[in-house]
Amino acid sequence: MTKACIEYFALSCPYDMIQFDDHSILDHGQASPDSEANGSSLSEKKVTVVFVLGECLVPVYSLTSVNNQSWFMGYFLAQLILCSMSKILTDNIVSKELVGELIVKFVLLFSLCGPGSGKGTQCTNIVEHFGYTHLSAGDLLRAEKESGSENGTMIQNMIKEGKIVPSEVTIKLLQRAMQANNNDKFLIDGFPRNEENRAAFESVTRIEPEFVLFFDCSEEVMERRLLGRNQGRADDNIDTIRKRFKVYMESTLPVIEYYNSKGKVRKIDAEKPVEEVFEAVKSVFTPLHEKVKHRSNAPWNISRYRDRWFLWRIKSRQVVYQCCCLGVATLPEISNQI
Ligand SMILES: Nc1ncnc2c1ncn2[C@@H]1O[C@H](COP(=O)(O)OP(=O)(O)OP(=O)(O)O)[C@@H](O)[C@H]1O
Ligand SMILES: Nc1ccn([C@H]2C[C@H](O)[C@@H](COP(=O)(O)O)O2)c(=O)n1
Repeated sequence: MTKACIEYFALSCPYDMIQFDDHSILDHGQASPDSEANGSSLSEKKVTVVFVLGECLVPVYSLTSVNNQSWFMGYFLAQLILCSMSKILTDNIVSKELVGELIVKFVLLFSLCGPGSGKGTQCTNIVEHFGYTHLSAGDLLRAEKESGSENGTMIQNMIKEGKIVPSEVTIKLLQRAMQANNNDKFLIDGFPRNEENRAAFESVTRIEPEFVLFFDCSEEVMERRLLGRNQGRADDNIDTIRKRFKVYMESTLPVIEYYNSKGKVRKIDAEKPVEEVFEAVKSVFTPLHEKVKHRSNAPWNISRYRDRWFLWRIKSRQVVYQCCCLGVATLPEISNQI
């Protein structure tokens, strides 16, 4: 007798890992044939490990004659594959296919404020207090320039002119840094600096920030702080500072307005002393921190894929990782397996 069971195990992976060929992109219906129609019995279940590619499934591993513990077997297999692939995966940048999971997995915040408003200073405090990984787009670009990369000269010139480096360069650096880090909470500072940055990041990663910090500070105060910073930065001179302010007003403010229209901006008076600014920052972060703690306690996530239920679990903190089950199971059956 055949009874409905879970046949398919899905494993998400970065888009770049997928090798497309004629038969690699399967329609879900093809990928998950009805077991009764196949005449297969429980003892001959076929377990297929697939990549989830948006709406498509790409089989990467398939095994027949799994015993009636097929669910657990497939689960186990997927784990093994994950382990063996983890090296390759971690060498790859975060990319499109982190997508759905990332929206749930990562807490992403942007800090979008004027040059010298104190965002770097506050980000350091946020890291210490709330355990975020701070990624400064400006720092990443400066490090890239120092590394002797082929983009070094272009980055140097753009920074010197107070201009914004093309998104593909900055996003790649951000992706690499996120990928290399085990944390699932990122605070990205100085990004997106313009509409191009924002649109490109969202289209590549499909991640939206939980909220956007905006440190409100007058140009006069920002200018004074930048001129007094004394860190030997090539752009801390009055000419470049003025250019940066101009770019900020013309290109970054519209991005802040965009997020504001989505209710995501958290505005903080940044003209106060560092400690007072941080008190205001804390009051913004604390509720989110509580929410995230609660979220990460949930062992399983059950979702609906087309007309089927599947469940998945965040397993590793590096890429995407958890297998989920797709197939002929109904929700109560899946629930019984948990
Ligand atoms: N609330 C504050 N009050 C007084 N000085 C501050 C305050 N916050 C930061 N500073 C000082 O102002 C200078 C600029 O701060 P910081 O580097 O954090 O700015 P930033 O917004 O990250 O600048 P950039 O965009 O150029 O990287 C630093 O010397 C810092 O010590
Ligand atoms: N998304 C970004 C962020 C930074 N840059 C360049 C241009 C900035 O003037 C410079 C310094 O950045 P900061 O340290 O002030 O955040 O880096 C960019 O082109 N794109």
